[in-house]
Amino acid sequence: MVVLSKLEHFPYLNKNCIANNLLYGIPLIDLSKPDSKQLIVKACEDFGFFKVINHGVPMDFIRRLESEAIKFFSLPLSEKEKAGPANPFGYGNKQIGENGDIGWVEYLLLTTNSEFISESFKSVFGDNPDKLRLALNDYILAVRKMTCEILELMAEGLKIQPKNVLSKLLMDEQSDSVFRLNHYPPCPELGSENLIGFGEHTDPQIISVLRSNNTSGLQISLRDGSWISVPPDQDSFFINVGDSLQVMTNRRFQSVKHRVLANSLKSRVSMIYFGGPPLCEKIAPLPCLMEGEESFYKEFTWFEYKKSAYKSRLSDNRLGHFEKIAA
Ligand SMILES: C=C1C[C@]23C[C@@]1(O)CC[C@H]2[C@@]12CC[C@H](O)[C@@](C)(C(=O)O1)[C@H]2[C@@H]3C(=O)O
Ligand SMILES: O=C(O)CCC(=O)C(=O)O
Ligand SMILES: [Fe+2]
Repeated sequence: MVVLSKLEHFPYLNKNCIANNLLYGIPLIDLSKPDSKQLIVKACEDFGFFKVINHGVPMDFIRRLESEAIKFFSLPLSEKEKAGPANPFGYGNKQIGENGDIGWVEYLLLTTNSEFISESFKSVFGDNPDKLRLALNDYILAVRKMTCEILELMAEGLKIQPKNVLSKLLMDEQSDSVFRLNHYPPCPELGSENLIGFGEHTDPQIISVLRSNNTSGLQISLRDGSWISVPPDQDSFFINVGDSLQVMTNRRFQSVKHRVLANSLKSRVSMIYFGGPPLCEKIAPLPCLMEGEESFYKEFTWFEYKKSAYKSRLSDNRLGHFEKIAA
C-alpha cells in the first residue's frame, strides 16, 4: 500500500523501475512519447534531474568522441599538460577551478567556440590534430540540438510562449556554453572507502547534459538531503537543472546537487555539455511564470553570476548572494 501511494507521485517510474524495485529511481523521459513535456516538468520540479532515451543523437558521434577522449587521456602526462593548465579552459588534473577544490579526476574544459578548440589543442594532437576537434564538433552540435528540443518541450510543459524562450539562449551566437571531458582513473587502494572524484556542487548554467561510459560514480542529492547513486547507462543522457534555470523559474525548478565518487576498479569517462546564455543576458524569472509572485532574486546578468561563481568553492551555495531574502 505504501509503495503504491508513493508511486502515484512519481508517474515517470516505469514498469522496469517497479520490477527492479527502483522506487527512488531516476525519472526516465522517452523523447519519442507525447507525454514527455509534462514528465519533464514533473522531473524538474521533483528532482532537477532526469534520464533521456530515444534522444536522436547518433551513437557513432558518441562512440567516436569517447574513443578520441580515451586516446587523449592515455597520452603521457607531459603531452596532456601542453593543453594546460585549465584557467579555466584547457587540461586540468586533480585541481578543479581556481579556489582550492581537488578531485580524483583529470579533464579537458573547452568553450564551445570551435576556433578556440583548434588553436589551443593543435600542439597536443600533433600527428592528427583534426580527429578530436571533429569528433567534438559533431557531438556538441548534435547534443545542442537535442538539448534545445528538451528546452522546447519544457517550455510547452510549462505553458510558456514562445516555445523557444529558453532554447534561443543556447542557439545564440554569443551563447556562453562550455564542454567538459572528465576522466576518473580507477583507484585500487580505495577498498571500501569513498574517494571524491568531483565534489558536490550545482552547475551554474541553464542546463547540463551528461553522458558517461558504463562506470558508476555519479550521485544526486534528493530534496531530503540524501544521496542516491545514478546507475550508469552509456546509451542515454542525464539532464541537470542548473542554477540559472532555477532563477528563470523562480524556484519552481531547483538545480540539482550532484557529485562523483571514484571507482576502485574501472575508469569513468564522462562528457558534459553545459548550456549557458550570452554573457549580457539578464537572468530573471520568466514573467509568464510569475502570476503576481515576487521574484526571489535580485537582478543580475549571466556575466555577473559567472564572475561570482568562478570565485566560489565547488560546494558553495552560489545563488545565495543573489537572493532577495536568504533561502
Ligand atoms: C570550483 C569551481 C569549478 C567551477 C568553477 C568553480 O569556481 C565553481 C563552479 C564550478 C563549475 C561546476 C560545473 C562545471 O563543471 C564548471 C565548468 C562550471 O561552469 O562551474 C565548473 C567550474 C570549473 O571547473 O572551472
Ligand atoms: O563527470 C561527471 O560525471 C560529472 C561531472 C560534473 O558534475 C561536472 O563536470 O560539472
Ligand atoms: Fe556538475
